Amino acid sequence: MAKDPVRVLVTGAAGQIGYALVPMIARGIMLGPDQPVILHMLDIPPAVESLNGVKMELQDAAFPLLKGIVATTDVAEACKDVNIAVMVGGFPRKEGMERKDVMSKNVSIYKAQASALEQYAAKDVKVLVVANPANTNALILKEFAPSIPEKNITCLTRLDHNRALGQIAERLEVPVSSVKNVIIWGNHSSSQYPDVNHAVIEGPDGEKSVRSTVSDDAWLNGEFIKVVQQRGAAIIKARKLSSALSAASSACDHIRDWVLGTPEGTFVSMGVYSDGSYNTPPGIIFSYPVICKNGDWSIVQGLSIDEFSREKLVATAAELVEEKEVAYSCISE
Ligand SMILES: NC(=O)C1=CN([C@@H]2O[C@H](COP(=O)(O)OP(=O)(O)OC[C@H]3O[C@@H](n4cnc5c(N)ncnc54)[C@H](O)[C@@H]3O)[C@@H](O)[C@H]2O)C=CC1
Ligand SMILES: O=C([O-])CC(=O)C(=O)O
Repeated sequence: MAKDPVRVLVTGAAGQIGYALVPMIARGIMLGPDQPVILHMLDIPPAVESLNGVKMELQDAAFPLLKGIVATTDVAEACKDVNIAVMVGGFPRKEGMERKDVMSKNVSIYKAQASALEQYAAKDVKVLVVANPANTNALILKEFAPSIPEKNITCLTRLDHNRALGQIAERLEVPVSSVKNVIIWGNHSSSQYPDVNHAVIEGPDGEKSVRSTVSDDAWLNGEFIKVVQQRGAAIIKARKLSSALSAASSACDHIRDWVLGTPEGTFVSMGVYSDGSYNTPPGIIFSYPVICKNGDWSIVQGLSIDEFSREKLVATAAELVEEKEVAYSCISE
């Protein structure tokens, strides 16, 4: 029997990530090749013509799984009954700006959209915040949508995770699909800590540790970390626009794994509401290693954290605590 359609909201749908993301959703890349979808696309009035153009193109592409399109500038209409919400809308970082610079512009957007989701979305809506500062926008959304379970509000660090997999694969000249269990800890910012201490490469003779196979601690503790932390800025420098196709693809990976589960023995990185695991401060949205099963994520527990890693975790957590304070000061202004 055919499945009922799932309603997926994409905010900022007329923007560059939106333009890459909506066809992926309509093709079944996010929720599977047998899952019909109804796309809800929200943008703001200055983008309405462009949004309608995206709607026309979706019709023209004749996606078999796409059972309906809602394209609107009305937040309530956009949020109505949605099961998945991918929050991409916002003000993007420009060359030379830190993610913090875009904070005040985005905090007010996320406060308003939290209320709309709370009022109009399905009660068990799963929310993924992509727009920067992603962790703190997700925190604001959580605070202003108290009836949405806090486990249902997450932010995207899967792009950083995938970037780390890509760097290791390139260095070892192995397919990226054979590398797994890297971890992005903390903030989706240049303070994030890409950790390979538990990462492995799958080969014909079983799993091998990434650290011992790379066998170059100076690179793993230096250049590798820096490249992953700075990859967003490098893309902006190269394209004069921030990452879009990789962000869209990683957003699909995030939701797909959350809804359909992570493969046995594999963990991925997600920004989730901190419960104090690994001695990180509670009350912030922090990226952890997680596994997903039956539509729920759980933080992988019991991984060893060496002194080098501990310092990096403390630093990225401190940045998030500070961002939280700045965000709250923007709200009260
Ligand atoms: N977490 C991550 O890994 C990544 C996050 N990003 C972030 O994603 C966001 C989107 O990036 P792009 O698509 O490149 O930007 P963009 O500027 O091309 O698109 C943003 C869209 O959001 C719309 N928008 C603005 N305010 C809105 C509101 N209140 N409600 C609905 N829509 C609204 C704009 O009109 C625009 O169409 C940015 O914040 C960017 O920094 C980008 C790459 C990776
Ligand atoms: O760096 C940016 O502003 C865009 C982004 O979040 C990324 O590419 O990771």
